[in-house]
Amino acid sequence: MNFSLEGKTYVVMGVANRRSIAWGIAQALHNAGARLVFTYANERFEKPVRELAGSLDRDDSLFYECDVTDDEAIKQTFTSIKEDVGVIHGLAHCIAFANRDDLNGEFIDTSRDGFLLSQNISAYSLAAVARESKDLMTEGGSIVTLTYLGGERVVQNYNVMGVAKASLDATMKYTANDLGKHGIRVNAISAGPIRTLSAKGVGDFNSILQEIEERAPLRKPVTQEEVGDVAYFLMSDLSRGMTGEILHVDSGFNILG
Ligand SMILES: CCCCCCc1ccc(Oc2ccc(Oc3cccc(O)n3)cc2)c(O)c1
Repeated sequence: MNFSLEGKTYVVMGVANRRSIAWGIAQALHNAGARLVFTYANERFEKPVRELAGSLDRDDSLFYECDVTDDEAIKQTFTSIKEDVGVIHGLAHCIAFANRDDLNGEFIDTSRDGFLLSQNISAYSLAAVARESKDLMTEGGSIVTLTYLGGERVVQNYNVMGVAKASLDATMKYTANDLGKHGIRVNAISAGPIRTLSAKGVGDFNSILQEIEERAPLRKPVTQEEVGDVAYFLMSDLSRGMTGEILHVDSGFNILG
């Protein structure tokens, strides 16, 4: 069995800049031989994504805007990808958002709108994207999403995003159950804290990063490349026996009390 991704195409949703975990995933899939299709939330991200993809030594990447709060936009995006590419072999969903005000202080002060916005973008979007992309995975497929420990247990300041990630984790499992019969696997990577554009929005991020370096079994922070390598595993046939799983790529931090 060959674990190269040569001749395979993957959609990577959510590259914002070179620090994005999504970019670490894109690089790992590229290095394994994959062709990449990128989607980005709005035109603000088009230039950086095209520039990053331009640094890869191939010229067949494709780019589509996709606002995951708009079902018609998601439908249109995957209709276009189907027209341009035909078959895809997997998808990395690296999308989440919550209002900054809801990422520190008291969780119970979260507004109803803020709560629903984070659920909409960070959890429901996985189900919507899976629904609209499944028909392109005619040779089977693998969907990977990004979650965080704060959805499994309380992590100070993570607040509304923790509730959204709990919802994402269950969304991943129910989606895995629906798509297994179509040969499509759905898993999550629970990444340790990594200094990304998104991480800037979470209160007291630095103290969590310090705690990882001091207490995590591997005593070191996690990198985008390490997450990318596990995404490659989940996209490849090496993980063909797995679906509905959450793999922690966090230097072992999650095993601590
Ligand atoms: C206190 C917890 C520290 C570790 C947090 C690790 C982490 C870092 C970034 C994560 O991804 C997001 C994505 C969007 C997000 O919402 C944002 C980000 C920036 C600005 C803003 O207005 N909202 C917050 C975190 C994430 O889910 C988890």
